[in-house]
Amino acid sequence: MALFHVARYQGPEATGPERAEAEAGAGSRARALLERLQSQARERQQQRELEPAEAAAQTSEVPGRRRRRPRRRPRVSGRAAGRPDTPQAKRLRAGGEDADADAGSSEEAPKERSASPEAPDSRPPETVSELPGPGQVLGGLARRKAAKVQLFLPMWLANPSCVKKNVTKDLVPIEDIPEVHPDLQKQLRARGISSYFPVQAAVIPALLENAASGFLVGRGGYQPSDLCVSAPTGSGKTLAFVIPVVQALLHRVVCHVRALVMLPTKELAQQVSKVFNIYTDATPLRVALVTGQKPLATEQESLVQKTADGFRCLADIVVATPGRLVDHINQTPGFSLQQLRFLVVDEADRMIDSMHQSWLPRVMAAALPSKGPADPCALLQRWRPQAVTAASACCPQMPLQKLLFSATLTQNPEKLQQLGLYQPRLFSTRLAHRVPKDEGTEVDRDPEGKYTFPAGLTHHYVPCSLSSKPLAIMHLVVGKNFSRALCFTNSRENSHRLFLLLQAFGGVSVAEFSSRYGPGHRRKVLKQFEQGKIQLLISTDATARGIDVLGVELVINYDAPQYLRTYVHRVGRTARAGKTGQAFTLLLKVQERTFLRMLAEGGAPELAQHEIPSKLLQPLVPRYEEALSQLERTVKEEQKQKAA
Ligand SMILES: Nc1ncnc2c1ncn2[C@@H]1O[C@H](COP(=O)(O)OP(=O)(O)OP(=O)(O)O)[C@@H](O)[C@H]1O
Repeated sequence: MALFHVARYQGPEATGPERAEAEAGAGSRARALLERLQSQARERQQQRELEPAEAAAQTSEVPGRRRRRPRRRPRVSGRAAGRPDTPQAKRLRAGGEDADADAGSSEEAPKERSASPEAPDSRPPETVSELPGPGQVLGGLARRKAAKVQLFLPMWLANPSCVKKNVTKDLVPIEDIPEVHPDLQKQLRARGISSYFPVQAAVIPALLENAASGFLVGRGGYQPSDLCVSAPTGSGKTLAFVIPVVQALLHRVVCHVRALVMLPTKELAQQVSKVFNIYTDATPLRVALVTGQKPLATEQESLVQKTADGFRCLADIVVATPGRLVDHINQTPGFSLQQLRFLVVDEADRMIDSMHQSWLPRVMAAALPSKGPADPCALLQRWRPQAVTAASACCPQMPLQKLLFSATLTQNPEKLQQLGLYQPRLFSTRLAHRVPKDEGTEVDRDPEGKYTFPAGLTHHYVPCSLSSKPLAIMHLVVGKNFSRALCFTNSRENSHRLFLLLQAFGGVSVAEFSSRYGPGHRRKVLKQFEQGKIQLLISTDATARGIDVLGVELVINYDAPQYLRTYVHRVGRTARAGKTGQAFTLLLKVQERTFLRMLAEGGAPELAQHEIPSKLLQPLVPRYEEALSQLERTVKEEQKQKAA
């Protein structure tokens, strides 16, 4: 008998009377199943008894067929034993193989049973798996493919607005989106931008439409939808939110914090605030950077000013990292988010991971009034998103719209739910297309895998052993003629040692970027890398996300990344904005299979194998050994200094 009965989830959970009914039904179904099994066992017994006669009939009819050995045990036919004939037994006697075929088509007597006369008596009835029922029975011998659990996504995730992904072909000229303010168009042209990238062409008009009536309610008086944007690395997501946010706030009269942009790292926040500064330069709008790079008091001075009758806000747009923002919410007198119109969450998947810092509830609490009685004198009341009613629509409101951006935006509704999105809308370069399923229904399938990669990026992997890894990287670094390369390791210790080794090896200007160093030093290193003074930057994943350095031609994963998302962001530091680039990953033999499968499932183009023959590595060995002993000396020295 089968040991377990697995009831698979079939749809929304039954509750209340439905559930009671289902439970009552389950009892009667179990009884019916038992009766059916018993009757099948009886029938099989009878069939076995009939088989010798049937076999004899068949061997005499079919020439050339091997005679079956007669059964040792003499059997008495059902009729002779005084038992009534079953319909199956009658058919078997009458028609031999035809009878089997018929039996196969019958739910009560499937093929497997009649085709295995030698089965021992204790064999479980395979027919169980054929029985209709809500579940699947384990323990039957018949091998059948387990039904694949289908992923059911909310409609907004399953049906995204499609964004084209080719940033070299699918460009939209600036003049084709006349909604963008002429001053901003002028700024774009001044920066050498004559066309919008596809993600910008899709998102900018959508956001401007929401903000058409200033920063009050959206079109038609409704609260605008929150937006999620998933587009490859280097596809221009930053301008996709900078332009509409600046334009929406252009005609503000009083300065209040109306846009808050959240980023996971200081460097990234600094980069985004620079872009805001460019496009707000010729406007009265002010941008404040709140990351902890400067003392709290200095940042406070850039946010609020004490006046005779209270506080004056000094920033319209705040670009922040979570920890420091919470510090200001708690400690900066007069810092208010009550007029917040846009909450931009860049690198949204990473920011969701940092939700344990509870920055979002703090922001929402600061932005929306608490439950107490509303201030009757306030010009604009704001409520948490709710159903639209005549009462809720009669007062003008300033909506708080959330905008999420990432190259690896999660599709996990549970994770996204933490953000409390309001009627969200997804813009994505990944097409969910519909393919027919067996039963004639349709299901959503992503033909390309989880993520999209920049078109100009070529992926390679270098098979190597643990001992040949340093030589392999030296060969890549010395042998390739590049102006800027980024090399990633999985820890800051690895970064440091590799940096010391390559520095001792020589031949390339190298630097290190990790949390080993303070923000000031890191900023300096990044600047030198941008300026081309550093050729090779050895880094932890601190630079893997969002960092936009022009002219990075090569990304090397000295340590293979553990997660697909990490790979996407690391290699995305090259081949940005339609340029080309190369990514090399050094792989140990044991890592190859898992890593390549992970990438294939993630939608990466096939990785080209880049074998480095040992004869090319051999000449590097003497220099490498020298560098190794130099590294040892430096490490000892550092340990001594640390201990002192
Ligand atoms: N329309 C455009 N025309 C030309 N260059 C552009 C355009 N839009 C953006 N860029 C440039 O493309 C580069 C990448 O843009 P951006 O940093 O916004 O990419 P991203 O999509 O945010 O990437 P990531 O996911 O890695 O953060 C930047 O150097 C930016 O100046």
